Amino acid sequence: MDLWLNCISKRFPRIKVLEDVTAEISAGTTVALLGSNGAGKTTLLRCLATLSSPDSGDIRMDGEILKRGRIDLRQRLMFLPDFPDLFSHTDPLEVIAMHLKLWKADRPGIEQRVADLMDQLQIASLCGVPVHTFSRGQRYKTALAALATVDPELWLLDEPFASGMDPQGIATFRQEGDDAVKKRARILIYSTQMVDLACGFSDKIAVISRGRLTMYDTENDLQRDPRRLDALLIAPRS
Ligand SMILES: Nc1ncnc2c1ncn2[C@@H]1O[C@H](COP(=O)(O)OP(=O)(O)OP(=O)(O)O)[C@@H](O)[C@H]1O
Repeated sequence: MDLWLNCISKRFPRIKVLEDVTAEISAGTTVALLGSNGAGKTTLLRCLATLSSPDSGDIRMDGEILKRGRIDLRQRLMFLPDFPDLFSHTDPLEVIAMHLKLWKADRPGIEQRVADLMDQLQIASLCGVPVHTFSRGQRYKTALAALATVDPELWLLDEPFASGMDPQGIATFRQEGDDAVKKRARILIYSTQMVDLACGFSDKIAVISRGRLTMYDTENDLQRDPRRLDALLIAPRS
């Protein structure tokens, strides 16, 4: 899949959050999305997930405009918010099964894949336990297991490194994300505040500042840009 963001702008009543955001992202790319608090990272991820609509501009998947009504295109992506909203009385296996059904992603051998993921994430013991009793990290791991099982072409995650997951969960996220991008040519876009982590886990670093998005190919490009500190520290203008 190739993804195009064409001049996306989005404003809320008091603030212009995104301004002519333009980018092209190819299959097999991990993008770390950086920006200060309130810069617009979640807003951009929500636009990509079709949970929010840009005021102007469009997002295209392989040339086709991505919007809420295009269920076929939406089935090619999944968004993990920083606090995943899961049906409270379901258990992890039911959560995963529901996602597989909604995304039409059931396939031979999926049971073993689910079992392996639950082992790696150390949530197998939570089978039969309703998610409303889970800790934040357990809830996030359950949603991550659903994402990795469905394995959409576009993975979108809001603050996975601040999700409450323990080191084993973070390591699983990195391994699964890496495999998805490198072995199956997925696109992975995640937001983070942690510049060092972003530099160590990305092919491109995208920085949102004052509504504008700048893409850096490498950590060196980011470090060389004299605007970087400004970009990472300053929130959008009202
Ligand atoms: N539904 C909304 N209504 C009004 N303002 C909103 C809404 N959603 C977001 N905003 C504003 O848009 C700006 C960008 O918010 P967003 O959540 O995208 O930032 P962020 O970069 O993800 O921040 P953080 O790092 O703190 O999570 C903020 O000023 C926020 O208050």
